Amino acid sequence: LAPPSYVLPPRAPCLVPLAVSVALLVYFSAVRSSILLSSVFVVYAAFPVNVQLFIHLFSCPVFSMHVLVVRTDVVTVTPWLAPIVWEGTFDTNILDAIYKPQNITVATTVFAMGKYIQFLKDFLETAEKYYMVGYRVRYFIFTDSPEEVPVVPLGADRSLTIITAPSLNRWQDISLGRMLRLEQLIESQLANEVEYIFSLDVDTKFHGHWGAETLDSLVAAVHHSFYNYPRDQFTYERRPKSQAYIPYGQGDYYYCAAMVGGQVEQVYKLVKTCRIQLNIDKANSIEAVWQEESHFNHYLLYNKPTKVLSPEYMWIDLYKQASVLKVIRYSHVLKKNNEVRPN
Ligand SMILES: CC(=O)N[C@H]1[C@@H](OP(=O)(O)OP(=O)(O)OC[C@H]2O[C@@H](n3ccc(=O)[nH]c3=O)[C@H](O)[C@@H]2O)O[C@H](CO)[C@H](O)[C@@H]1O
Ligand SMILES: [Mn+2]
Repeated sequence: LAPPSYVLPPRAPCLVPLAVSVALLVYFSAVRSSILLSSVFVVYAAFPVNVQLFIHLFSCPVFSMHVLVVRTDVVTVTPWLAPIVWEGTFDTNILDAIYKPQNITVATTVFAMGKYIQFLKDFLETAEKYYMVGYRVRYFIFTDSPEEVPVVPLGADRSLTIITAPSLNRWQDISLGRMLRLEQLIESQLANEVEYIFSLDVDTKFHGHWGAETLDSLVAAVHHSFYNYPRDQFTYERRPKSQAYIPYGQGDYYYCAAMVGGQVEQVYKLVKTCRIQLNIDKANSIEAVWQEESHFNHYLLYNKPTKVLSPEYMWIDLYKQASVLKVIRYSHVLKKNNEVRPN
């Protein structure tokens, strides 16, 4: 694979020589009234200008083929220099050439408690089509009804393990309880067996490529409802009594806890910290406004993600496709909360 050759974006044609030529042309023909001089100058001046324009106009497409500066409509890097992943900012062939030889395993945990088991079939079927295709994936399904786990044919090098766990009476406890379960799973078996881990919501489907461009030390996805809002409108926890407290005026992005991902040691640190903070809140009789998502956002404010996924990776079917999204890769399905949640 040929590496990119240029690190600068295409330059706009420079109009200064053209402007100087026109000014001299006007000077010789109008002010000096010398047709001969002005004619000679036109021939002389036209040459470098044309050459210059020729170079600029014809080199632009050539430059564009080599650099990936094709997104000027979105921000593609955080203020701490982590990439923000959008369509058009990466080359799958180059990334696969880097990651495939590393022979990595990506653990993928999904919770399907109570009635949420109904979402699992679509989740798995679409994941098999789009998610980390060509990589070794180990799904871990936490459920209270193992007999209802659908049989979905898996690709080569992909496996599925069912972990039976009791459901809880409140959806909030199920959702936040994922932090403890993840911590225990990493401690008991994943720490030395996998390189990367993603924990994903089950009420979702994949619609497009989700591959090696999402791999990094600590990865978080921008929430579909807040990617175009100023930070003071984020639904961070605003009560100082909670461990998840983020004061107004602070914060980077509002990240969605429907995806927690990265290298296994980093994810372990994150889930363990969030679990401890959730327990402190519980002891203090306070529950953060968006449970583990509030604690997740608090953690990421002080432990910056090394890669941020754009809302292409965290959409919701409720919204029509925004123009900045060239592709929707993963999206929440519409659900009637009162019909699927236990409370
Ligand atoms: C899109 C989005 O913003 N998602 C977040 C949001 O609401 P959501 O409406 O997406 O939360 P949710 O109801 O999908 O619950 C999160 C996840 O917990 C699991 N589950 C939940 C209930 C249940 O009865 N059975 C079950 O298995 C399941 O894997 C589900 O996907 O707020 C939650 C806060 O707690 C989480 O941060 C979600 O990630
Ligand atoms: Mn969800």
